[in-house]
Amino acid sequence: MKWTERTWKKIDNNYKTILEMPFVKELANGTLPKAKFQFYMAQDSLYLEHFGKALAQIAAKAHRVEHSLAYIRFAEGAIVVENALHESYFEDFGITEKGTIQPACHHYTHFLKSVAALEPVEVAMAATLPCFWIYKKVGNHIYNSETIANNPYQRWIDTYGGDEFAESVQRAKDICDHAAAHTTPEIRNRMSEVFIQASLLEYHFWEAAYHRRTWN
Ligand SMILES: Cc1ncc(CO)c(N)n1
Repeated sequence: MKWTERTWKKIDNNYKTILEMPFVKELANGTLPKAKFQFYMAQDSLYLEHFGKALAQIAAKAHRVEHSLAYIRFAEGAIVVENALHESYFEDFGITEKGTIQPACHHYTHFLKSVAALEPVEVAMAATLPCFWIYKKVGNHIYNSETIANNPYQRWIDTYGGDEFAESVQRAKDICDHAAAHTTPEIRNRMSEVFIQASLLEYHFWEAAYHRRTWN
């Protein structure tokens, strides 16, 4: 069994919990209060900047040139493409500035950056995989279950439920499987550990947005 398949089983419960979160349910049915979405968008925009840098660090450290190229593209995708969605939402929802980074976002981004800086590249690839994979699964879930017209959050749903993002996610999964197959059991175990940690941080990112949690 592939590393990705084996490791997903360890986070499947957490993923199912994410699907039941009020943030996700209300995003899907369009009832999510605007203030919660504004908080999420501003924090997520900050998240994507740091995520892009972690991806660029992985690109620099990858053992194979085609993997470097893939992570260079992921980094560009996070900073340019995904952030374009945020900028359009900034305009539509009257968000004037990103503000300061709040605890859940700070925790998650600094986790990703420290893993990318200090640990083997295979581990860093695994730590960034839930960002791709959970968003894809949540995006697909909403996209397929959705029935309401004129959802104010439709562009978010289309971005993560769409085919372009699906290609990146598949590529990231394939690279992680390749990395897991070509490394030591110790590093492979550490890959699973950070994958699980990142999936928990995905949960906390939405939880913090729903409650608009700040430092004080
Ligand atoms: C917190 C978070 N995780 C993953 C993604 C998808 O890249 C995102 N935009 N934000």
